[in-house]
Amino acid sequence: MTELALDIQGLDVAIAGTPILRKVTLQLPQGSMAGLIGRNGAGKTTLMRAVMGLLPSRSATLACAGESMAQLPAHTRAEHGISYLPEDRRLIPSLTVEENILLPAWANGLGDARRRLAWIYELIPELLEHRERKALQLSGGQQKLVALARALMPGRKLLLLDEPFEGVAPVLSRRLTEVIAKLRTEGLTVLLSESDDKHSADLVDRIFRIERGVVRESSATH
Ligand SMILES: Nc1ncnc2c1ncn2[C@@H]1O[C@H](COP(=O)(O)OP(=O)(O)OP(=O)(O)O)[C@@H](O)[C@H]1O
Repeated sequence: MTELALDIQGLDVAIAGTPILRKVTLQLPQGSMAGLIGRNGAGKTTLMRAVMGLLPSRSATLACAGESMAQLPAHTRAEHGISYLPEDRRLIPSLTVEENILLPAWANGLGDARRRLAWIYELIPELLEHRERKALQLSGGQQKLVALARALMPGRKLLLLDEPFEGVAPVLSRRLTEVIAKLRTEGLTVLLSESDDKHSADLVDRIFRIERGVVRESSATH
């Protein structure tokens, strides 16, 4: 049996006493690409933040690549190859593109940052042209690519992409789709959220629908 890159069983999250996620079960085999589809407020961000340990949660199982994450503090999860691209880009505007990409490596003391950076530039060559520019000088879509590159620095196994296409112009959306599709051939497991299937339909091999904090798997897209 293929090892699960992500194994969530019976996950509950409540914020200020209000249940937001209810008994979520979601399993991703290694190398799969899945969509998490639901309207605004359905709980997509909350689910990703709970996996990253950024919110208190309760679960029967919360494991990545066979290792339980439930007790691990958020800042150590990156060391386990899990990474999260938040919906807002949160780049540091005064740092260069390259410095932004390297930031998680500095923060987590990743020893192979230069090798990883070379791999990222191979994957997204246009970033090499912009490497010395300040993040703030790029367009919103270009910044999204930088934020994805930054997530790829620690994201060796599992990437959680929160609405990566939101607010991105069509040309850059197509480019983003190409880059995300390539990640799969690199063996990464990806969960990406979207409010509908517009961009994810062509990318994913399984779809999870989320509605008012309840997740169910729907049939495969292809
Ligand atoms: N800090 C918070 N305090 C109170 N309620 C919250 C908080 N964070 C999220 N919620 C509520 O949890 C629910 C899920 O929010 P979440 O951000 O996960 O949804 P989403 O599917 O990612 O939608 P969006 O695309 O709008 O971000 C919403 O009803 C939201 O109001």
